[in-house]
Amino acid sequence: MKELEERIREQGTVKSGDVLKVDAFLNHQCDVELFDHMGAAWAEHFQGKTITKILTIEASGIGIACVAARHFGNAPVVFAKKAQSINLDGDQYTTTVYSFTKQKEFPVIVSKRYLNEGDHVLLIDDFLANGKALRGLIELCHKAGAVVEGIGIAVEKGFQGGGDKLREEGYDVDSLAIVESMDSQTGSITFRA
Ligand SMILES: O=P(O)(O)OC[C@H]1O[C@H](OP(=O)(O)OP(=O)(O)O)[C@H](O)[C@@H]1O
Ligand SMILES: O=c1[nH]c(=O)c2nc[nH]c2[nH]1
Repeated sequence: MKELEERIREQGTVKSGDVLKVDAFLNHQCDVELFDHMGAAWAEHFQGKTITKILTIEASGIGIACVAARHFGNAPVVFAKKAQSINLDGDQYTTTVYSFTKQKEFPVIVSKRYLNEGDHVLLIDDFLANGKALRGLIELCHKAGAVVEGIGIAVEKGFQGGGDKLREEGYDVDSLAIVESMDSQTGSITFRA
């Protein structure tokens, strides 16, 4: 998606440790019009698939998933929580995920009320790096007996390999910008053609 690539070139910065900082528009300050265009692009890609639910993971996926849902018939958006809470009651599907930016393991929890057998799920997230977050969400879907229909990602860091492994396994991964390489010394960013 050219618009997203241009924003990354204009406002993204490359940090050491394979971190791309895009918090001016994607995951701190949020450009809702851009999110809307991203939702439209996923709707076009996943056209013809029945999506009964959108599943994401807190925190950064939530806003993007909610705006994208407007392009999927207002499908309910469920976000997996990364901490137990007195607000989480009843039976839960749980797993653990290593967080790329926080560099520690988190529980990943969805109430059994909100993910069901028979659900056709679109997974949405802001970033795909090693694929840990998506693996966690896929595991929760399998536990629930839900079908993963596709995966919509804003920015994939292709050089970290998580996305290509999922594609090899047959998942339909639609990443709107795939960074093939980036350099924190020069600030250069190359996108997959
Ligand atoms: O493919 P992976 O290696 O799993 O990396 C991608 C994940 O990393 C980030 O989550 P993180 O927990 O770092 O930050 P967040 O709380 O801002 O979403 C991002 O939001 C993705 O969920
Ligand atoms: O803001 C972010 N930048 C990144 O490079 C990244 N990788 C995973 N999650 C990420 N979030």
